[in-house]
Amino acid sequence: MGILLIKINNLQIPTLDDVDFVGKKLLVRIDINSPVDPKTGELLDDSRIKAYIPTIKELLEKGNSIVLISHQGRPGDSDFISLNEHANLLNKYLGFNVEFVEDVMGPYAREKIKNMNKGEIILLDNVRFVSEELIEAPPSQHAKSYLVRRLYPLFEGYVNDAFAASHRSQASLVGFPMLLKSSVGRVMEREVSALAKVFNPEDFPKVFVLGGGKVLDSLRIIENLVKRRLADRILTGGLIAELFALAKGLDLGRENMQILEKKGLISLVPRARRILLSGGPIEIPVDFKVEKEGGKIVEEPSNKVSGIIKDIGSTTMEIYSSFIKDAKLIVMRGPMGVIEDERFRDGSKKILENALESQGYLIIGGGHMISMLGGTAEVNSSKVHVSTGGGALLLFLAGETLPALEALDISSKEAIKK
Ligand SMILES: Nc1ncnc2c1ncn2[C@@H]1O[C@H](COP(=O)(O)OP(=O)(O)OP(=O)(O)O)[C@@H](O)[C@H]1O
Ligand SMILES: O=C(O)[C@H](O)COP(=O)(O)O
Repeated sequence: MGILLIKINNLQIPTLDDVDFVGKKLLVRIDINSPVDPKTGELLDDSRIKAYIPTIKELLEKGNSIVLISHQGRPGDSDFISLNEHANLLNKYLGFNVEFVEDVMGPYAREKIKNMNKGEIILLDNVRFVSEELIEAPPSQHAKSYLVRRLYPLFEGYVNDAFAASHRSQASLVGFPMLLKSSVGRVMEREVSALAKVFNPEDFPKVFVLGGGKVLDSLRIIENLVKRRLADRILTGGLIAELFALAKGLDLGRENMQILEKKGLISLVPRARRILLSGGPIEIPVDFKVEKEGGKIVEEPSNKVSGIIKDIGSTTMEIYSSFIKDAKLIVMRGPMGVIEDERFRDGSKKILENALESQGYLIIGGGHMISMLGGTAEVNSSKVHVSTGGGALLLFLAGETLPALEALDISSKEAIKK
């Protein structure tokens, strides 16, 4: 045991082949955070849920009983929901009963966990219902949190398979490995080894297509890419494009300014400007598809925007597609527009189609863009890596050490004490 270790940035992390997780009660951190339709509350994509079936089956076949723990959304957002629907989908794909426990660390959840029999599986509710989970803190601090102290004594081991959340230093990701024997699961192992194989910093040109709504994360990612000169071009869409348009001095009109203000994004303009001044190869849309008062949809040039920005315009689609066509490596995360609305899917659809047709290798991440693939069955896996990660994927590619992986490294070195 302890022979096969995956090395990431000089971290040594045990896989399931290195630990004796047989007939044990295990806590398994997965990331089944999925895009949610803001109108109906339904899940728009279940690829993250499907991705965990092999890890779960393997652990159950080894006679373990397992408790799954995951987050979904962030407080205040429309996708901050319970994991009830996720449990139904896990049931469907596993073909047997996953018990959904509508609690995270209270007496009900702990009693359920204590009384589990071998081969049983439980999904706890959204771990972000516990406010401590949202604190970004070092592993040693999270090891002392209520969440970790209440749950860890019930388990004999911890598996972290949440690659997509590994850029967060949150309790369920970094606290448990300090107290329990730990390993990565198969999803994390597959991601890390596949990305190491396909991401060659020497490939040229490398085009990153970054959109979506997590602007602060995207900014951090772009800062890293620019600092390490990893990107030849960064094509922006979504809210991150609006931020860079402002940083370039464009007037996006009163309504978009109000939206950005409400999301607290205006204060990020100086950071975006610094990236531009340092020579960051950032491209912004030359036109946008906007929704005008009364619901009329038109395309407007970026320097004459008056409606609410909802997608990139058709000239931008053409320009971005030509960059993508010539790329050797394309990394794509976050949609170009508000794809939940059928009328604003064209930008993301066109960019994705072009990336799939290009000769370059495509790495695609983030729940929303993946939902546009419509099932990965037809994707040519020798040319495309579909990642379960979004922000984590990009930070990993940009060479950042991810806290959850670091915690597993510390855990393996301290294993002797456990
Ligand atoms: N111009 C825009 N204005 C407002 N919202 C936008 C705009 N463009 C995209 N979005 C929103 O961005 C959201 C997706 O962004 P997000 O950053 O969550 O992407 P993601 O790749 O799914 O991320 P992850 O999987 O890492 O959570 C969608 O809900 C979409 O409506
Ligand atoms: O979708 C993601 O990128 C992960 O699930 C992490 O979610 P977060 O950005 O809300 O921490």
